[in-house]
Amino acid sequence: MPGTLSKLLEDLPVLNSLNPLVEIAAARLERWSPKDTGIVLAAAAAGGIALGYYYYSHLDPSLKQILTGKVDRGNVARQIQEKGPISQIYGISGHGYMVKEGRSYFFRLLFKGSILDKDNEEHTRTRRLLSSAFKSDSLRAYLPRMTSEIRSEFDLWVKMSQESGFVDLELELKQLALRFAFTLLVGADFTKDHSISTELVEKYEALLRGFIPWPIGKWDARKKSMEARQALVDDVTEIIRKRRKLLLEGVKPEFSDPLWLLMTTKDENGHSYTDEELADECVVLVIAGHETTARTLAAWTVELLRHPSLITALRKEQEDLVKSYPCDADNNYTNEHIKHMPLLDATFREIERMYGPAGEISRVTRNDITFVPADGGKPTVIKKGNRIAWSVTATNRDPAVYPEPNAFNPCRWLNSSLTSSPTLSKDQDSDLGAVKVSSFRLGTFGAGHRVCLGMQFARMEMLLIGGLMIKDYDFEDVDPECDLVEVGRPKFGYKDGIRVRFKRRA
Ligand code: HEM
Repeated sequence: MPGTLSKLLEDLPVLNSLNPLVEIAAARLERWSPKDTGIVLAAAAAGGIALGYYYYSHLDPSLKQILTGKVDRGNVARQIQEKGPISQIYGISGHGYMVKEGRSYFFRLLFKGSILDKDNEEHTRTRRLLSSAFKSDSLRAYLPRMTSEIRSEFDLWVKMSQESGFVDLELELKQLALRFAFTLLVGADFTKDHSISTELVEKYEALLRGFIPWPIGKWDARKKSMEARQALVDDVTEIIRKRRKLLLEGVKPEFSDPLWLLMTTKDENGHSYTDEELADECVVLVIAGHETTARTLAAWTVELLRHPSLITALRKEQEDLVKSYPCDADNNYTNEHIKHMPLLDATFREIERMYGPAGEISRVTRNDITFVPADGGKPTVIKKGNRIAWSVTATNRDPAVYPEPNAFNPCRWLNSSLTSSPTLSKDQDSDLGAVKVSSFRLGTFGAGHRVCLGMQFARMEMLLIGGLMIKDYDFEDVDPECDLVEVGRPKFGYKDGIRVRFKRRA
């Protein structure tokens, strides 16, 4: 037995340095006496460490991900593809279908009264009402406001970078997306009433803390989250009331934004939102659009830092663009510019494909569904009312659609074979974006009748931020050795942020 033990331990590389201890322990075990207890225990502990290491290095990659906190989307996609189109959730890779009825209680409360809490005709009606603010004509009108917000934030980044030697783009892009959402969707004005806007943001952050609470104190965090949500909705209701008063006084809005539009939109029966309903909806729009956009932009920055030659190509595209299309009177981009950035657009598509913020999307089945696998395997019955999780990660990295799915290759979007069928739902008429692919093949924004309502808004926002950043600013990694790996703990994102020197181009 001692011989077998030392042979097993010899095979484990980590124990090479402990071998002398093992040898002594093995020898002593053959001539056992109570005074050898210490050395045997030490050897047993060393053996335990070795076995732990051995199992760790042969561990299921998904479990390893959980232990290290690192995100490995390529592995998640491969696992799901190997398991087949439908597989049950076992809690580790978290994909396939799971048996759980309806939406969680917390989410129902959080999204109460909004589009996310509605089904069937009620959902269709709300969606029709909301979509008026996200059609291409409406989007075009938001460009001046968006540009002015971006420029103020970029100026701040240059200043911060001069003062501290760097700026953390992960943090700042989150701030920028937040500023966008608060300015355009809930009517905050950071340039005029900064402290009120900051107060709104603080309430929103308290609301978010209930989303992924620690198991201890979970209910308290959720209660506080709900209170913050109500406080935020009350504030937004007040903003809407003030705006209505201005409208009655005949004051024209300085900029167009979705909130102004939704205040006056009516459905086909002449119904419009009450102020409270609209406030509820707008807070949900902020939740749906803020983190998602910020995370996509952060992943975009990381890939650009990894591919400096891409920055050069994108810069050339922007320079050619301003030669071909004149800017507006304030030297800002117009809709024509946004429509003619194929490489930048392709770069964002590739980021969306590889790093979509939602790993899976859920639906509840309306009927029992019998799924028969194409390979003739055993049919699976999914009961009516079960929640199904569709894996966006696996869809977006399906090698049958995307050769070399784990390689970052924006040029695949310049290839006409991916332009097969439209990605827009009926209520989205935007002409943004050069490339179209079926949303069931690129699941980042969902698909079908619940496809992301803010998709074109988000894409315009990202193209505008990306275009202006590339055209007018230089940004370089402060620490080129840092490998910028995505982590899922203690936050979703990059462990040390994305630190860059940010300056205006000469
Ligand atoms: C990169 C940014 C974004 C991503 C990746 C994203 C992704 C998604 C996804 C995956 C869904 C679920 C779709 C489904 O169930 O099929 C969704 C729904 C939704 N998103 Fe987005 N989103 C983004 C930005 C935005 C923005 C900026 C807004 C609002 C201004 C927004 C508003 C919505 C709304 C209202 C829904 C619910 C639609 C419905 O239930 O009918 N999203 N989004």
